[in-house]
Amino acid sequence: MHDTKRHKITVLGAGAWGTAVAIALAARHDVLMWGRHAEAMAATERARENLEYLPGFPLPPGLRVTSDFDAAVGHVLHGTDDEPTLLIAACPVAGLRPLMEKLKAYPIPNVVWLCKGFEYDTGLLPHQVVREVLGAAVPAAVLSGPSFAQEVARGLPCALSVASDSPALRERVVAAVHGGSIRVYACDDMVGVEVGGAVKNILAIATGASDGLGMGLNARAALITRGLAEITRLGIALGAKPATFMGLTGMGDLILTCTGDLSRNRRVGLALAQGKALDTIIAELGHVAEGVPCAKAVRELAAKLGVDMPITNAVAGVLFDGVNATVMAKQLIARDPRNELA
Ligand SMILES: NC(=O)C1=CN([C@@H]2O[C@H](COP(=O)(O)OP(=O)(O)OC[C@H]3O[C@@H](n4cnc5c(N)ncnc54)[C@H](O)[C@@H]3O)[C@@H](O)[C@H]2O)C=CC1
Ligand SMILES: O=C(CO)COP(=O)(O)O
Repeated sequence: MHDTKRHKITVLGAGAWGTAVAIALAARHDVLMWGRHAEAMAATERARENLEYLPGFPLPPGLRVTSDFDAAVGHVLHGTDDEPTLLIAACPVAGLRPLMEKLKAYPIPNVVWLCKGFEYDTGLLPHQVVREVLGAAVPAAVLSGPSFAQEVARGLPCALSVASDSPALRERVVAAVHGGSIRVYACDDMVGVEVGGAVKNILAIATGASDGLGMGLNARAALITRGLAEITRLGIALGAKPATFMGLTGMGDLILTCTGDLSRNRRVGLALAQGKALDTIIAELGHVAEGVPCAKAVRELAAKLGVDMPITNAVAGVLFDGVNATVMAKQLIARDPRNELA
C-alpha cells in the first residue's frame, strides 16, 4: 500500500526544475521553495509565478517561497513519523558543492538532488560531491529521469527513478513524490542513474546539431543508439549496473532529451547548426545547458579511463575547439568499422 502521508518538503533552488517540482509536490505536501536571490524571490512571491525561469505556471496557493536559507532548512529539521521531511537540492551541478557547504552547518535529515552532470573541475558525479562535503552519515539520494519542467508543472504524466544506498530514504522519496501524475521507481545504482542523466545532455547537443544541419532521421537514430553505447561503456567503467542504462534515467531520458524541443541542450545543438557562437547561445538560452560543461568533464574523464566516446569527443570538439559540426559528422561516419557490441 502506497504511503500517502503529508510531508514537509524544502526545495533549494528556484530555477525551472525546482519550481516545477515544488508546484507538483505542493498539491500534496507542505512545500517551501528557496532561491538565492532575494529580489527574484520577492518578485516570484508578488507575481505568484516564476516569471524568469518558469513563466506561465502560477504557484499553487499552498506553495511558499523564501530567500531565507535558515528558514528554508529549518522547515525540514524536525520531522515526525506523522509528518516526515525531505530536503531537495534543485540547483545545477555547478551549485551543488557550494550548497552542500552551506548545509554542513545544519543537522539535515536527508538530501535528494536533481542535477544532471559531472562536476566541471573534478570530474566527480553529484553523489561523490555530496559525500565529499557531507560525509556518509546523511542519507542521500538522486532523483532523475525523463522530465521536462513545463510538462511536470502542467501535471502531465511522468516517471522518475530515485537511486540511493539508503533503503529508508528510497522509501521516503517514493512516499513523497510518487502520486498525482508522477510515478517513481527506486533502485540502488546511483552511479548508473547519474551517468545516464549527465551524458544524455551531451548527446542531446549532438542530435540537435545533426537535426539542425538536416542530416536526417537515420542519423538521429544512429546518434541516440550509439550514444547509449557510450553512456553504457562509461557507466560500466565507473561501476554502474548495465541494466540501469535500459531504464528511465538511461534510454528514457536520452530519448526525451535528444528528440524533444523543450530540451535546452538540444536547443544548443540546433543553434550551433545555425552557426551561432557558444557564448551567444548560452546568453540567449537564459537557463543552464548542463551538456556544455559536462562535455569537457566527460571528454577528460573518458580519456583518463581509456573509454572510447567518439560522439562526446565530437561534441566537445565543436563546442571548445572550434571544429565545424559538418566536418565533425563526416569524421564520425568515416571512422574505422567496429563490432557493434564491443
Ligand atoms: N529543467 C528541466 O526540465 C530539468 C532540469 N534538471 C536538472 O536540474 C538542474 C537545474 O536545472 P533548471 O532548474 O532547469 O535550470 P535553470 O537554468 O532553469 O535554473 C537554474 C537555477 O539555479 C541557479 N543557479 C545557476 N547557476 C548556479 C550556480 N552556479 N550555483 C547555484 N545556483 C545556480 C539559478 O539562479 C536558477 O535559480 C540541472 O542540473 C538540470 O539538468 C533535471 C530534470 C529536468
Ligand atoms: O533533463 C531534462 C529532461 O529530463 C531537461 O533537459 P534539458 O536540460 O536539456 O532541458
